[in-house]
Parts: sequence; C-alpha cells; structure tokens
Amino acid sequence: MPEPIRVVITGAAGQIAYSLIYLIGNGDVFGKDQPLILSLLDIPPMMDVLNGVVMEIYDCALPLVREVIPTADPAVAFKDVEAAFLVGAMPRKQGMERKDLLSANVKIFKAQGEALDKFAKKTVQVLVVGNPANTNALICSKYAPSIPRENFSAMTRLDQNRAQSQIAVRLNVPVDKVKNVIIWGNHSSTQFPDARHAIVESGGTVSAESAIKDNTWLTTEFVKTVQTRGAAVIAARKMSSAMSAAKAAGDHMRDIWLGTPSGQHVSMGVISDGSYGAPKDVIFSFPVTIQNRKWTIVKDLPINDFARNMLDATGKELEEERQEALAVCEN
Ligand SMILES: NC(=O)C1=CN([C@@H]2O[C@H](COP(=O)(O)OP(=O)(O)OC[C@H]3O[C@@H](n4cnc5c(N)ncnc54)[C@H](O)[C@@H]3O)[C@@H](O)[C@H]2O)C=CC1
Ligand SMILES: O=C([O-])CC(=O)C(=O)O
Repeated sequence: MPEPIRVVITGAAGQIAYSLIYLIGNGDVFGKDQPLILSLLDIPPMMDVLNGVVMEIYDCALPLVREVIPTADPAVAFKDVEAAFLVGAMPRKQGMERKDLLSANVKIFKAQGEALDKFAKKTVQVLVVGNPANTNALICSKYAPSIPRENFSAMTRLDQNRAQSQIAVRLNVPVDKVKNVIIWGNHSSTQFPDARHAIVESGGTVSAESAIKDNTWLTTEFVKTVQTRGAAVIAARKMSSAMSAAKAAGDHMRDIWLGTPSGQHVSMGVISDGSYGAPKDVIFSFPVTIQNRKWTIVKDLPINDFARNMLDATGKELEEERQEALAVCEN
C-alpha cells in the first residue's frame, strides 16, 4: 500500500463536510488503496461539534483512515497537505445570490491562501467549494503565490451533475449514459449549462440534441432549471445543497487525482487563459480533460450566437466579482 496522504477539509463541522468526509474516508475519491490522514479545520466555537464528527469517523471503522486531526489552527490543518477541500464559508439563505456572500467569505479565502502558501506541499491540489466559489478560488490562489495557479479549481461539478441528470430524466436513461455536458463560466445564476456537445450512449452513441429533439427546451427550461437549482433546494430544504455538493466535490477531486476517462471531459472553474473569448485571469468554468493531475481546456468547440451571449454575460459577472473581491481584500 502507498504511504498515507494528508487531506484537509475546511468547514469540517458543517453540512457538506458531514457527507464529504465519509466519501473520502471510504476511498471513493483518492482510490480504494490510498491510506489517508484527515485534517479537519473549523472555527473555535465549532470544536465540540467537530469532536462529535471525529467520534463518528472512528465509529465508521474505515480502514483507509489512519489518523484524524481536528483543529481550529490553520497552521496545523494545512501542514504538508496534498489535497485541500475548502468548504468552510457562510452558505446563502433564501433570496440571496451567491455573490452576496462575497464580502463575508472572501477574507476566509485570503487567509487560507496565505496558510496554504506557508504550510501545504507545493503540489497541493486545492478545490474551492465555499461560495462564491470561482472568485474565492481566485483570491485563494493570489495569496498563495508559491503554489502553481493551475492547482486551484472551483466547483461547478454540482451544476454539471444537475445538467446531466436533467437530460437523463428527460430521456429516461441512466445518468451515466449522458456525457460531456458543459458548464461554462461562474457557479452562479449566469452560468451556461450547454448540452450542444453532449452525447448519450443508449443503443449506440448519439448527440444529446438529436436524442432530445427539442432545442427550445435545451435553450430555455433546461438552462433555467440548472442555473436556479441551488436556490430551489434552499427554498425547499431551508438549507443549501449538501449531500449533492459533497458528491460533486468527491467527483471533482477524483477526476483531478485519477484523471478523466478517455473521450470524456468534465467542467471545472480554472484560471482562464482567454479561451473561448472568456476574460483572462478569472476562474472560469471550462470543459477540461485531466491527466497526471494536470488539466487541459478542450479547444475548438463551435460556439454559436446564443452560446456567445451566455459566455459573455457570465464572464462579465466574474470580472465584476474580481473587482469587488480585490477591493475587500485590500481593506
Ligand atoms: N460550489 C458549490 O457547488 C457549492 C457551494 N456551497 C457552499 O459551500 C459552503 C459551505 O456550505 P455548508 O457546508 O452547507 O455550510 P455550513 O454552514 O453547514 O458549514 C460551514 C462550516 O464552515 C465553518 N467555517 C466558517 N468559517 C471558517 C473558517 N474560516 N475556517 C474553517 N471553517 C470555517 C463553519 O463554522 C461551518 O461549520 C457555503 O459557502 C455554500 O454556499 C454549497 C453547495 C454547493
Ligand atoms: O445555491 C447555493 O447557495 C448552494 C450552491 O452553491 C448550490 O447548491 O449550487
């Protein structure tokens, strides 16, 4: 068996972590033969709750979990970590947009960027889940200059899973038969869920467009449902998505760690090089393939006028968020 790797989960006493820790500890993310040291960070008032979570981790009797380190000290939490799930942040309430969390949350990601820079391995892979995820990831990376910018990504995998699932339900096929749906841009209500390049494997491979045969649905109801799904869950549950967010975080990091299957791409927020006319130097969700823990943006997909307008709108929002976040960090 390989040596254990150190994995940090922030917001470890919160809702998402409660599902995520099990997925990681069970080997669903880093592999069934990869032992783990789980470093769990939360804030001082949550230490009693966190100790309850630690008791439950032991009670799960997970053979891959070799050590659990609960702490409120970032210097302890980020020490030598090889993978970081940055979940800890305030969630939104009904009626809010995710960017309304910016002023409250962005400083957490500045401080954690600084801590990663000082204490983590330089090869650490950092997944930002806390909202607004794209802009928090940008700020975290900015304050961790000794770690490559490519090692920071923001989670739009939940949006991808939602989009895939909407199509699977519509076509009455298992969800894993739908592949290559794309989420472009921001994890916000301006995101562009795009099924034009998606395929469906059901008695042969066909394009999702030709299987669905309803372009109006794909450009209206489908887009809206995915864009507003987070808000719909909050309206129903009075709390934001947690089980599905944990599953998506596990899917995202597993693909970074183990690579994407041949012929498939996934969506994640990564530092933009201006591909597809997106603004540079924002964390923009693109279709990527991953090998050896390095992502590559899928190039040269055709973009029609509808897609162009959608990409421009979400890019503009990311530029506005960047400006606001930088102002918050400088104060
Ligand atoms: N990117 C995505 O697709 C999704 C993102 N989210 C976001 O994830 C974040 C967490 O959501 P939940 O787990 O439901 O919230 P929660 O409120 O249940 O848990 C958050 C935890 O973070 C802790 N925390 C706060 N500041 C911290 C700090 N500086 N260091 C370490 N821990 C800290 C809190 O004490 C709390 O235990 C929210 O911002 C939410 O909006 C949620 C769903 C999907
Ligand atoms: O909507 C929220 O605030 C939580 C979230 O990011 C999601 O469910 O996609």
